[in-house]
Amino acid sequence: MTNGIVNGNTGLETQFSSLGLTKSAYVPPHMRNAQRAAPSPPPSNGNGWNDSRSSTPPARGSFGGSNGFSDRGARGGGFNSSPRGGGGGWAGSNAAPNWSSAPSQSRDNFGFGMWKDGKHVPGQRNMRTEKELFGDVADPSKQHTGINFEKYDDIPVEATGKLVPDPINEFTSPPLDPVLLENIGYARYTTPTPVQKYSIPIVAGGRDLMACAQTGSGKTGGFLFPILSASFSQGPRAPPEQPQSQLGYSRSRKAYPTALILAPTRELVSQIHEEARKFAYRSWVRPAVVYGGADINQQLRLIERGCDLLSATPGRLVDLIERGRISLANIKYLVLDEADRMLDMGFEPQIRRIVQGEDMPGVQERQTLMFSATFPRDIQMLAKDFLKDYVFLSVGRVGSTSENITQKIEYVEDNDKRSVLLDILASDPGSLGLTLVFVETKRMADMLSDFLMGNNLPATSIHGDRTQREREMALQTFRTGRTPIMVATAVAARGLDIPNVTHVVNYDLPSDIDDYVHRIGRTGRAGNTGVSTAFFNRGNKNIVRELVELLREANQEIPPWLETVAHEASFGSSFRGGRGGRGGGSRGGSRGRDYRSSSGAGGFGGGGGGGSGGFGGGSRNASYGGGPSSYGGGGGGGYGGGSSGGSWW
Ligand SMILES: Nc1ncnc2c1ncn2[C@@H]1O[C@H](COP(=O)(O)OP(=O)(O)OP(=O)(O)O)[C@@H](O)[C@H]1O
Repeated sequence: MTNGIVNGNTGLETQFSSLGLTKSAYVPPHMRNAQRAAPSPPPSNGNGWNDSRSSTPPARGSFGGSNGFSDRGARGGGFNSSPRGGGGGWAGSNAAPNWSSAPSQSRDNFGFGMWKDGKHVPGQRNMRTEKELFGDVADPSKQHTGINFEKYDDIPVEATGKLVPDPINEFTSPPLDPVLLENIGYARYTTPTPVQKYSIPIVAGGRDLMACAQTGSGKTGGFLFPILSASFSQGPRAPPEQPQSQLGYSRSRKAYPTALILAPTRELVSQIHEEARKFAYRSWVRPAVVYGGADINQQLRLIERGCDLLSATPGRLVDLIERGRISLANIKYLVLDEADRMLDMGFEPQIRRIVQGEDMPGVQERQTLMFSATFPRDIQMLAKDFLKDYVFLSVGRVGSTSENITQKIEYVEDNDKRSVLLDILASDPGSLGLTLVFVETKRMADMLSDFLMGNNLPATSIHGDRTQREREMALQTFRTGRTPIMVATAVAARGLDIPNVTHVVNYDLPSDIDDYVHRIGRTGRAGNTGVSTAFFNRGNKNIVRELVELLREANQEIPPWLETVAHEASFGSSFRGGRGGRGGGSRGGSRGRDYRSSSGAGGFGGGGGGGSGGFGGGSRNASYGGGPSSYGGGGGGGYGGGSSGGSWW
């Protein structure tokens, strides 16, 4: 031991106290005036970093007033009111040559194409639809590329597997279908991102793909472009033949999508659907979406108008399959977005059922594509059940974070978190950016957003106990800046692409480093820069080593005290307490790449790894002083367990 650190808890406690971090001397901004007035000794500032901050958080903008922005019980609009063109190609007769998605004659075909006599007949342009889908050049509701967009090309790419096709360098036709190319132009994408450069020829070559690329680097286009391009030029598939006896009413109303995209949250499938609508514009392909919590009849009505490319959450999809309204018999492309999440313990049984237990063509008859920013080794091994001879693509190290995100780690005791958050929110009053605050429990999300609103800060919250309407309303008011602060559970951690999120705060750090990667990835997207701040204290020891590794990899500043804690944690424990016992060594090991090219290393799943109890036990339940702002204590809707997919969804 060269640095005098003592192993074990006592050593860590000692270390914390020697760093001056044990005792909280922080004075909340809303208490400072009172303290000043009182004849008590001036507060000492133990943490040292907050002295210069303003003592009174000014209300942002003109939203002040206690009830101006409360969204509780707000009534949102319908879940999907986008105008959709006619379709229903699947409902036609098998034998008819033009059975595919020809718009019904009563509707205009502006914006909607059709497949006729074996040819793609693109629809005419519709300026209103174009504006809705693609926005104006300066439209703040659309993500615009940032100053670092070109730097994506500097990230090393590794594509492993047999006979990997060469990447493309530009959006051109060929290989892309001309209609898709036009839509890419309307979206103002000028250059493909690395994941798109590789995925387009890989998928066009008929290969399966497991793709890992950093958050915000264009994975959605990575699967939509090759699928839509091939669909546009090849046309629809006729629904499978069925015995005459089964061709009743229900048969005629059954949807037979050819592409299925599965993703973990309702908001994410909605977003993927909106992207699909954008890039399917003027084509014969009718995108559709289904997810839980929304009116199933409305979704059914929309499906009836066309369902060639379906984005779905697993639960609602199973429901519709059981009702006989969707068949997977025609699936040509299966996509698992956020694939590691879709295959972890919470979702895996449902995915297995959908992919292997229904009528979906087998792995040889379809193409399967998996995308995520993180892909732990054990999940990669599980994934191979669903893939054939696939290409493994990694843009940068698997699970790494973008250098576009400046990551800050602050030591904050639980009792001080609220005040520090107020300080952070107050320190940038001129900012027009949005701030996303992550907490671990639904109850905390409510409590914290109430607290912020009580301090005249326009906040909303999103979590699994809110109704779908409330969730959509929260997202909507956040996106539009009406409530520029959103407190969220992990339900908002993955995939969401919200322009102008300039700051992500991990008020509670997650216990799994991959969750941290996804959360901070809500900022710094499409070449834009962003900031993330994490509140760290001794309850977060379990991720400290991986956190330090991650920061180092992304060339971020590492506070010396964090290195010390990480060093001690290496001696104090030899395992990683990740969610669901994933285990399998550190990020530096085989976890950061194609597991097939690292056989024998480490041995996943064995040994450590938290085990079945998830992180619910242990430190999380410890009391941190029990003050009014203290969290934990097992409160309602905690993460606990780990095996069920988590109540925070
Ligand atoms: N080629 C491109 N040119 C310009 N912008 C692009 C391009 N591809 C994607 N984008 C934009 O980049 C943003 C991020 O893309 P996307 O949501 O697909 O990221 P992602 O890699 O799936 O992220 P996450 O891991 O968080 O799911 C989107 O706003 C998208 O419109």
